[in-house]
Amino acid sequence: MMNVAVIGASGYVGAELIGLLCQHDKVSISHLVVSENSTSNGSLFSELHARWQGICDVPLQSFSQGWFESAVDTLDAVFFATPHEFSADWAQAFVEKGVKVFDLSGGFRLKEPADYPIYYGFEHHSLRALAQAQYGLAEWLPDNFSDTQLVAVPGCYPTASLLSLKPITAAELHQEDGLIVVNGISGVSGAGRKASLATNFNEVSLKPYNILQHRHQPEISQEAAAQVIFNPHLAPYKRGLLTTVTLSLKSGTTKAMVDHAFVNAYQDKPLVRIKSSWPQIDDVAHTPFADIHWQFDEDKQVLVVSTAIDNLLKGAASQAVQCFNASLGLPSQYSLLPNVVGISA
Ligand SMILES: NC(=O)C1=CN([C@@H]2O[C@H](COP(=O)(O)OP(=O)(O)OC[C@H]3O[C@@H](n4cnc5c(N)ncnc54)[C@H](OP(=O)(O)O)[C@@H]3O)[C@@H](O)[C@H]2O)C=CC1
Ligand SMILES: CC(=O)N[C@@H](CCC(=O)OP(=O)(O)O)C(=O)O
Repeated sequence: MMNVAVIGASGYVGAELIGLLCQHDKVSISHLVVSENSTSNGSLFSELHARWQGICDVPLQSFSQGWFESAVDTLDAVFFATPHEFSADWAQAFVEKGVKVFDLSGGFRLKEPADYPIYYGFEHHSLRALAQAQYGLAEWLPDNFSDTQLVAVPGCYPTASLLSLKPITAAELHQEDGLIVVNGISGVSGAGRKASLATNFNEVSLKPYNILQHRHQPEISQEAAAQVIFNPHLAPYKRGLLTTVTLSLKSGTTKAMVDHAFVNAYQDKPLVRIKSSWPQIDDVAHTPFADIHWQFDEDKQVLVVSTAIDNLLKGAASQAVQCFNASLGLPSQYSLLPNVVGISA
């Protein structure tokens, strides 16, 4: 049994994660933590997130140096569902005490420290931890993943974008220096629980934002090993995210080569579903699945790939559980899927 804490328990991602950890039989949740001055301190988790009443009626504690000192020796793993800078400041302290860290923020996703002031607005001071952080795109983990002490769980848009792109870039089918355009659309839960005018329901209309400067552009480029242009869009619905990637492939690439790249990548990955038609958000919202479909124009050598996910699950919480499972040597989908029913002959 792993004793775990979740920091950021009052937020949207933290709530989904706690819901999933409650149904994981290798996990004992020992602390649910909010910010030092949180108005939620002392409330029951289920008072804030009523879906979990009767499932997780645990009181929330506030984070402090004192809490860290009293709790750290009792923990095997800690999940950060907190602002990026908080994770960047605190993850290293847990790692140095031998606690595995799963960071769902962007605090450790970019490898280059100089990118943090540019894309995140702060200087990174945990350089030892940053150097050892392992990116956790669950279907593309390296063989030595279980050795890592600090997992940078990918961003929501990068998860969908990279699931589309990596089969192609890993097989080196893309045209080098060709334009790769990623269009993404997210529901409003992508912006978190805290109220703001920009995410007020009456204000949200489908529109692009942060064009050419979104922090996910360097993350997608880094992990795809190819420069992309990323165009995020905010849309007036709650949950789910869809990316559509357009790129040119090397001349001579055939449809069979493209199909093989995707099937080879995902045929043994139960949480990525290869679809026979374009994916849609309603099929993945509230699930840990990524649905993917592509079309290749052999004459023009142009490929379009679309992936739909739930931003709070495959884009955050359920992918963190996949990484946790992998770090324990469990199947990626452990505790995330009900019994799978097939048609027997
Ligand atoms: N929303 C999404 O779709 C996705 C979000 N993420 C990332 O996950 C993280 C959480 O996002 P989300 O749940 O949406 O955000 P929310 O705003 O909904 O929740 C943020 C949580 O962090 C806590 N918190 C805020 N400041 C501090 C602090 N200084 N110290 C400790 N805890 C703090 C809040 O506690 P309180 O307010 O009670 O003080 C709250 O529990 C972010 O890094 C985000 O980028 C990743 C992928 C997808
Ligand atoms: C709709 C919306 O605002 N989405 C957020 C992305 C989701 C998120 O919280 O970011 P990470 O995945 O990097 O953690 C944004 O564009 O900043």
